[in-house]
Amino acid sequence: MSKQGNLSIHSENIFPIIKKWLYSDHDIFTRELISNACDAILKFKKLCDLGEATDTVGEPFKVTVTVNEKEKILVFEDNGIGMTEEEIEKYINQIAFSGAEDFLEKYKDKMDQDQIIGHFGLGFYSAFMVAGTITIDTVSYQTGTAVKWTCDGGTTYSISEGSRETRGTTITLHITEESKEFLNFYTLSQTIEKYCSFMPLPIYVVDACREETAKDEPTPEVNEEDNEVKAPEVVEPKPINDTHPLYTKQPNECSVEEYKEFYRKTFMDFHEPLFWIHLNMDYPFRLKGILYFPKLSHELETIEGRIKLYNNQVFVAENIKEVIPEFLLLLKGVIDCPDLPLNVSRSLLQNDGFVKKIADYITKKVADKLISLYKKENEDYKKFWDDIAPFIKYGCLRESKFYDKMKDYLLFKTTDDTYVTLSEYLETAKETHENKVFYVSNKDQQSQYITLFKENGLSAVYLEHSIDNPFISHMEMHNQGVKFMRIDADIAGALKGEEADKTHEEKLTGLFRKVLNNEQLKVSVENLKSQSVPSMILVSEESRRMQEMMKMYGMAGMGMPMGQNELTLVLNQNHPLIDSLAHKDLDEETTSLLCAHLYDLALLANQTLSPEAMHNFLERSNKLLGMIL
Ligand SMILES: Nc1ncnc2c1ncn2[C@@H]1O[C@H](COP(=O)(O)OP(=O)(O)OP(=O)(O)O)[C@@H](O)[C@H]1O
Repeated sequence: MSKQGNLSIHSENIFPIIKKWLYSDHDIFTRELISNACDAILKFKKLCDLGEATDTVGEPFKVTVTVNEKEKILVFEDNGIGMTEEEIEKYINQIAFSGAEDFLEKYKDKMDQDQIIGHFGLGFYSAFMVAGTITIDTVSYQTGTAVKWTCDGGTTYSISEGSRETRGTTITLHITEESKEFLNFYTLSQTIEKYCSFMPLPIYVVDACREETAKDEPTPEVNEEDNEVKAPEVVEPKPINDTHPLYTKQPNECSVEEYKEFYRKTFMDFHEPLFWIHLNMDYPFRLKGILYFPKLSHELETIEGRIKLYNNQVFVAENIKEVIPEFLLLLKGVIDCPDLPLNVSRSLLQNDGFVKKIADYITKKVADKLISLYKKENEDYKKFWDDIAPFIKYGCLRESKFYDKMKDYLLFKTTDDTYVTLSEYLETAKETHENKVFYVSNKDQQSQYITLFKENGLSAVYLEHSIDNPFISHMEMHNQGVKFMRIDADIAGALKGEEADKTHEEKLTGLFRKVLNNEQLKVSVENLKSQSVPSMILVSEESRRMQEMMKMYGMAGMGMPMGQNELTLVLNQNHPLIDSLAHKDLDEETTSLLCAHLYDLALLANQTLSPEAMHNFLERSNKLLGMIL
């Protein structure tokens, strides 16, 4: 037996689902009603262009939202195409039947499909999330007579004669008690700004109660002296939105000031952005937008990016990870992509390969811009580097494609205050410390080592940000043979003179081990060029990194604590104190004082002393001072 039939839906069951669950955010009803109003106007304009309708009203096209807190109503008004009774029956009474789709189908060869926002035929019903009763009072361009539709949120409606006089539609929402927040003028304005700030037609938000109060105010008095009536200042109402946002223009039509102004207005950020990227493509998908690099603060945690996503000037959502690669979320910007595969609620995307392509495109564009800046405006690139470095490094860690493009344009700030690429650094280091990059992780703590480096014509690079730890490992992984060493981890060739004379190393090791009561102490005699440093501490790079990693993962204390064994005491055979220790037979007290003090001084230049060590150090220092006299 075979049979065919139509599935049917019981509106009393499906209606509550649409009202409650279709849209995640209740405030979305503003976007839905305003986009319907814009659609209605755009459709009418199209018909006028095609000669199928005439604008007999002649007033500027606009959408007005009026809030009346006293009467608990919101009114959405447009002077668009309007609806006939049949159209109400068709598009409003039939849930999920879109007049927008119908219109597009009819005029598919004559208009750009993206001009119309509606798609699914459900948006209007989102208004029942906040309203009990809704009325539509509408005059179609075709009939000129008003039709009124009323529904209290149940599954029945009534249609009667309306009272609207001119073409267009007035939709009145009687706001429920739970949603009364939308009756607040500021909340409403903010919501509309959020969703509609770039919609293509002017939108006005009016506070009916305030207008009324203004009307009731006494008429201005005559100023006796000059016999003049002071007219009240007339404030021209301004639309809440920008119908031609900057990103819709061609990049060569936009001035620097306009970019900055757009940034200020859109993100309410009064710090100047460093620079920006104007995205503009038509193929293989359409995408426009501007991405701004904000001036970053130094800790990654405090960077708060915002990328707003639009679909044909209608706000979709913020910081959508599928479209915008995660590392780019540190930027601020707007992206408008009419080809986004949106689902009904529009805040979610139907995740498919296409979305990934958009993300790849954006990543590529950002890298291209940075590279062009490096090549064409190298001085600026260097100037911005400190600010953009955390963002770029984060991008390199997260996206291998981004790293591949950027790898030759990553800069390192040196202790000579210059900015160099890795290959430039390695080139200069060839003679003295081939394939080793010395870095400073804390300028203050490692200042002694920096001085030593400078005295010997060497330079190290600053890698002080929290992102630098993983970044260093990443760089080592991708640059075979290159080793990053903290400035106190090893002695660079240029610090050393000729081969050290190790004949006294054993004696000196013995002396220090005995005085410090540490049989494991590692001592190395070196021939340092500098004569001002008798002793210094080197910290094993591997153990230190291991230690830091454990700390990061909250495992400190589980492994061996960073003991004295990870340290090597370097003694400079060129220094008279070390020379005396090696060659003379000093008495026990002098030897003990010297060894303990040289060790503490070396430690002090590297790290802070423990309270006990500090106490001993101070006591000994005072004793030594006393010996001068
Ligand atoms: N202000 C209006 N003026 C004229 N027609 C309207 C207006 N509001 C709604 N309509 C008609 O009602 C239809 C249904 O609207 P609804 O918002 O439910 O869906 P949609 O806009 O077509 O699609 P979507 O669910 O994607 O928003 C519209 O397509 C349009 O034909």
